[in-house]
Amino acid sequence: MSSPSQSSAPLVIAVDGPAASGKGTIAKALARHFDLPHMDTGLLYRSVALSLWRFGGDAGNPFEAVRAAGEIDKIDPDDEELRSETVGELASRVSAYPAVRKALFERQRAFAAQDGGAVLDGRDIGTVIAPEARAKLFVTASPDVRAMRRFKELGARGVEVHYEEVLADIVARDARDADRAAAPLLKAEDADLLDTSDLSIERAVQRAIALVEARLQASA
Ligand SMILES: Nc1ncnc2c1ncn2[C@@H]1O[C@H](COP(=O)(O)OP(=O)(O)O)[C@@H](O)[C@H]1O
Ligand SMILES: Nc1ccn([C@@H]2O[C@H](COP(=O)(O)OP(=O)(O)O)[C@@H](O)[C@H]2O)c(=O)n1
Repeated sequence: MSSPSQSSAPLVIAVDGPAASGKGTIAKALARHFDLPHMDTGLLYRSVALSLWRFGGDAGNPFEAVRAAGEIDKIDPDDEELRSETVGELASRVSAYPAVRKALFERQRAFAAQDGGAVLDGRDIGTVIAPEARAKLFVTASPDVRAMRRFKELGARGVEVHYEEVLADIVARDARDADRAAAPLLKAEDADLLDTSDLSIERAVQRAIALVEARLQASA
């Protein structure tokens, strides 16, 4: 059924999924295609982790993690260390604290609520940050495919690491992100599932655009 209020609402696209599923690649491509600004929300949690690490804070102490969340503007978004596996792992530990998630909420919410619409990728965009999003994708791929992608990505950056270590890290991070009480990694009920295990980047992006367009037509 058509709904004018839905069709005139700004286009917000939520892209969620586990580590190295390709959600960032897809979110950036959707932002280009629909001419929307993009936010990689994982970078916020990675910035908390790096900030905590740099001031020698204890990841087991939620108060220190919240303090680090107040310092993230001091982190350079192009800092190579942000993309490291160590920081990714630490990010998944600090992101389990509700107070850390609360400290980062407004920034993400404001980005999602801006006038012209937006694309955000993360773990809880479709469920918590932008439940009103007109299109939601839950991007996934098998753990071994994701580990191989991350392994190649790290190799291309000159980081020496074993495939088995990357796989173990991804499996552990998936479990921590999915099992936590605060905003767990979860497919929103109204999200479209996009399994990219057997899709090239090009095919995955085409499929994502088609899914979003179908949602827009359905709500027009
Ligand atoms: N469909 C795909 N096929 C092959 N490689 C991919 C695909 N999607 C993403 N990649 C690569 O996998 C790595 C992780 O992708 P990324 O989009 O950063 O994942 P995420 O944001 O989910 O962590 C990157 O090196 C990216 O180029
Ligand atoms: N919206 C989000 C985004 C990331 N995160 C956390 O931050 C960690 C790093 O996120 P990321 O998206 O940069 O990680 P990758 O999927 O790129 O490996 C995740 O493992 C989550 O624990 C989150 O809790 N909520």
